[in-house]
Amino acid sequence: MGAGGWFITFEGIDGSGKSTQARRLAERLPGAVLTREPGGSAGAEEIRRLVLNGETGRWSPETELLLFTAARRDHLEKLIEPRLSEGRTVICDRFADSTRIYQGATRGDLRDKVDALHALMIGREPDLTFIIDMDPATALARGMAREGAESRFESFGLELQETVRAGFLALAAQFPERCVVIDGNRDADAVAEDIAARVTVET
Ligand SMILES: Nc1ncnc2c1ncn2[C@@H]1O[C@H](COP(=O)(O)OP(=O)(O)OP(=O)(O)O)[C@@H](O)[C@H]1O
Ligand SMILES: Cc1cn([C@H]2C[C@H](O)[C@@H](COP(=O)(O)O)O2)c(=O)[nH]c1=O
Repeated sequence: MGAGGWFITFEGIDGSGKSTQARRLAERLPGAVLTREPGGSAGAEEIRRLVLNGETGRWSPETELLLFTAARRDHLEKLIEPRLSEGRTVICDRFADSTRIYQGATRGDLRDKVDALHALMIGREPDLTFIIDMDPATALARGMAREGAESRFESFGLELQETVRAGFLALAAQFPERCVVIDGNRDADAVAEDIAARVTVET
């Protein structure tokens, strides 16, 4: 470990088990800070509500990208960088890779703008990223089974889940130095053991 703490992110399609596994890893690492995006700071949580709870189609793809980036900048300033500076491990449920896939490639091709904004306003990359990969239909069914989740998941069709999955796998190949693909088609205990073993090796 270098001067700061380790920054570990979880990525993957909706319902793949990111939140479950981020929480389980945090429980194993003393002093680790568990956070999420969009959100994680008071301002970013406000933006989360604006983006995720508003009516569909309210924001253009470009405005949505700016909102996610603004939320991340606030989260980075208020929580991520200060905790890393204290030498603490920060575990984040989604980060910039989600923007690369969702804003970069699902509502037109905004990849150049995503990269430019990231370089200008964020800069930070994770030390380690777990991409929980799994069958989109199973992930969708898991998500739908969650209490209160039905209306949100109705807007995420299988086709979008397939596109996002392919995007994350391509990203893992693009950043092999920090990305580890984890098979999420297993029970949560088996996935958690796999992840914990990789953290011991990686850190
Ligand atoms: N390995 C697993 N096997 C079966 N069910 C699981 C597994 N992991 C998580 N779940 C359940 O699936 C649902 C989605 O899990 P979770 O919230 O962790 O996924 P997520 O990737 O964070 O979803 P989202 O991106 O939509 O927030 C939850 O009800 C959770 O309890
Ligand atoms: C960080 C981030 C997230 N999203 C999308 C992906 C999901 O559909 C929601 C977040 O929901 P979760 O239950 O908290 O996983 O937001 C996005 O489009 N772009 C991003 O940068």
